Amino acid sequence: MSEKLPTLPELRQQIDAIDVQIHELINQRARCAQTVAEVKKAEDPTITSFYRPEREAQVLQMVMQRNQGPLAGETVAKLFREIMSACLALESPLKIAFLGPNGTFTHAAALKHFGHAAITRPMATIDEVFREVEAGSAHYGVVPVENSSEGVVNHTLDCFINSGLKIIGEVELRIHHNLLVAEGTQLKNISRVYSHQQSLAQCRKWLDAHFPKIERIAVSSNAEAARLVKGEWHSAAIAGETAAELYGLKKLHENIEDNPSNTTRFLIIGTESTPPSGDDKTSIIVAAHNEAGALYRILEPFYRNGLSLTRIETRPSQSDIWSYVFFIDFEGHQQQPQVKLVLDELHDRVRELKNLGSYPKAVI
Ligand SMILES: O=C(O)C(=O)C[C@]1(C(=O)O)C=C[C@@H](O)C=C1
Repeated sequence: MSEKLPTLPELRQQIDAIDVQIHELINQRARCAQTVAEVKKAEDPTITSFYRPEREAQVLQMVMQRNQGPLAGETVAKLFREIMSACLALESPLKIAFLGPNGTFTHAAALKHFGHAAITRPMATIDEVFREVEAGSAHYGVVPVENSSEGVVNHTLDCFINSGLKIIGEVELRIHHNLLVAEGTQLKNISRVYSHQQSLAQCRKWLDAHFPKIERIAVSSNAEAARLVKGEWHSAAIAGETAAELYGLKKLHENIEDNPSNTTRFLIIGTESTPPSGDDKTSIIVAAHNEAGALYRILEPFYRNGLSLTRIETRPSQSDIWSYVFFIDFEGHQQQPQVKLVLDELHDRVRELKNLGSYPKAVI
């Protein structure tokens, strides 16, 4: 005989009792964070940011490790992400500049990394994001750096060549596109679709198969596409979840991208160095000597000291014609002995070395 299931009112009573406990514990945690702020202020009366990227990464790593389900580790980590964001806002809210406008994937990346309690401000260009942080008008900035199908965002790399800012974190975002329309728009009336040209390209096969005849119009961003269709009953936009929410649009089709593993990586930029979290990366820029074997001499110390490279990019140096700089990301933190050793050796082997900082690997 099967066991009798509890009734719906009984289950809801259980849920109410559990919610009371969760609620009390969240506020207990928030009071703790308030005291943390007092301790930090006592240690440094001039403190402007209470954010601790390495500690947040550790909290999220612990959540993922101890999770037993039925909720997925990433789902629970996202809940803790928001709890920490709210706790930090009690200490002092963070101001975050990102490559706008509101509703872009960079906006989604900023919210994924800092949670919804952060104050996010859209900037018109990547340079402006750097300038806001350099001027102290924003605590941190968020900029795109590479996409799994489109490649590197050259402008972001070039900004690092001339800036004194550090990389303090990274975010990875699966890029999911949706076909969005305003409330009341009917499928049969759609005659045009707006999106950023990259997104139109990323959904080309899907559009060819489902809407071969509608006009495809490239605009400055997906968020701009979403804004436009808000007032047009014969148009659709291709954009992400954040833009759909922002402009109150209806999703006619979800996940219409041709490559479902399409991912963009974003960098968090700031002014301070980040202590080790236990699972970190370091990014450097090196200008090689113009001689045979120059790249080999740069890479050899990494191999000898067992440090894995996660990325290497070449960009024209902005000072000399026909000379190049390498952007190198590798595993490890600059406070680790092998990393220090490799950085010391590299100094003697290259024309210039700029350390962009060590930061926790993306956890969620
Ligand atoms: O541990 C700290 O330093 C805190 O300020 C607490 C806390 C948290 O809520 O866990 C909040 C903000 C920081 O960015 C890191 C962690």
